[in-house]
Amino acid sequence: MVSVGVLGATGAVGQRFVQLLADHPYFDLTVLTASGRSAGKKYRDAVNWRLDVPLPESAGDIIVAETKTECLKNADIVFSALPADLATTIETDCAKAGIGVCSNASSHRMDQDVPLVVPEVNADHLRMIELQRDAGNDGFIVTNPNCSTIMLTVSLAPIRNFHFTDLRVATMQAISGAGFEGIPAMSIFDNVVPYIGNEEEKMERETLKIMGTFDGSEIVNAPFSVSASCNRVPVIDGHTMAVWLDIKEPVENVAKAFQSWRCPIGDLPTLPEKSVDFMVQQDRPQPRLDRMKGKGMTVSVGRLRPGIRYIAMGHNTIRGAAGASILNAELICDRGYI
Ligand SMILES: NC(=O)C1=CN([C@@H]2O[C@H](COP(=O)(O)OP(=O)(O)OC[C@H]3O[C@@H](n4cnc5c(N)ncnc54)[C@H](OP(=O)(O)O)[C@@H]3O)[C@@H](O)[C@H]2O)C=CC1
Ligand SMILES: N[C@@H](CC(=O)OP(=O)(O)O)C(=O)O
Repeated sequence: MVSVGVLGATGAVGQRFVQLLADHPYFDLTVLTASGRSAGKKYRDAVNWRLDVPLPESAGDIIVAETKTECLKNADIVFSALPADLATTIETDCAKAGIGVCSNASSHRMDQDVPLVVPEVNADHLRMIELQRDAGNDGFIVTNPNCSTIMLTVSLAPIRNFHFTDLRVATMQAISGAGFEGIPAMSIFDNVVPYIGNEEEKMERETLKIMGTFDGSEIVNAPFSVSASCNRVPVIDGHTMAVWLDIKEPVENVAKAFQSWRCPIGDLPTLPEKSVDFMVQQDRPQPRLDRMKGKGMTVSVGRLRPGIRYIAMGHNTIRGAAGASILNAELICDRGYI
């Protein structure tokens, strides 16, 4: 078993990590960290557990540690669910100390030697770990993208071989994406907020890196433009998005590509049977009905129309956050980097 820890284990994403790592076939959860407010307490006493599944018993007994490399000596891999400003230094320190970091935070996503990985799309970018090792790190940092970028890029995997130059996307993002204390009920109830700080910029730049090519020394960005418009809507979990692509092929060919696509990587515990579920019902996907497909790891695609236009939707704190990092870590083990 690989010994793992979670940094920021008491937060919205941290709790998802703890839930998904209980009884994991590869990973043994041994360390949980948070702020000085929580350190020294048993996890069950430190955390305000807000998931609709019980807190795993074994995790409840772990004493929360401070978020310092000295406290992580026994971990082979740490999953980072820290606020981005804190993650920058601690993740670098961990990599230097020989620990593998699978990060959900945005701090290092665009670093030149850090892979930004969605296994179904760019598993080969994991080779960038070798650049970090050449630079003297015994450990590494591997990041997963922003939650909306993940849904978008997974939905593009089956149709990426069609020619297009212009991608436009408008999101309808769940409130859990802003964290537990993120957005007051008075702001979001009976409302739509057409602004999420930095989200549009992240979707635009991260998509080009993920869909780009790693030539052995650097990423060459994908050759299309991305224009995003991001909105917060009163949904608890599940980011939905409308996508427009200037694909000139008949819509029937695009539908066939969605239907016949098979994920190019082998079996991994968190990889769902279907990474993309192509739906033909005229009013799907919907977050309440479709977000838990594939244990929260499936991206549902539907309403395919000429243009090309479609809707994509997936669970933002599972597929879009903790589940994505864990899937990356499984791939890292599978490819022999641990
Ligand atoms: N929510 C989501 O859907 C997504 C979030 N992310 C990213 O994941 C990260 C975590 O987000 P989220 O879970 O929503 O955040 P939360 O605010 O819910 O959780 C923050 C965590 O960091 C800990 N923390 C806060 N201050 C410190 C400190 N000074 N030292 C050490 N630990 C500290 C908190 O511990 P304590 O309880 O002790 O304060 C808590 O465990 C962010 O980078 C976010 O951008 C990414 C994708 C989706
Ligand atoms: N901004 C996302 C959540 C998030 O924290 O994204 P990032 O990992 O890029 O910081 C949302 O609001 O839904």
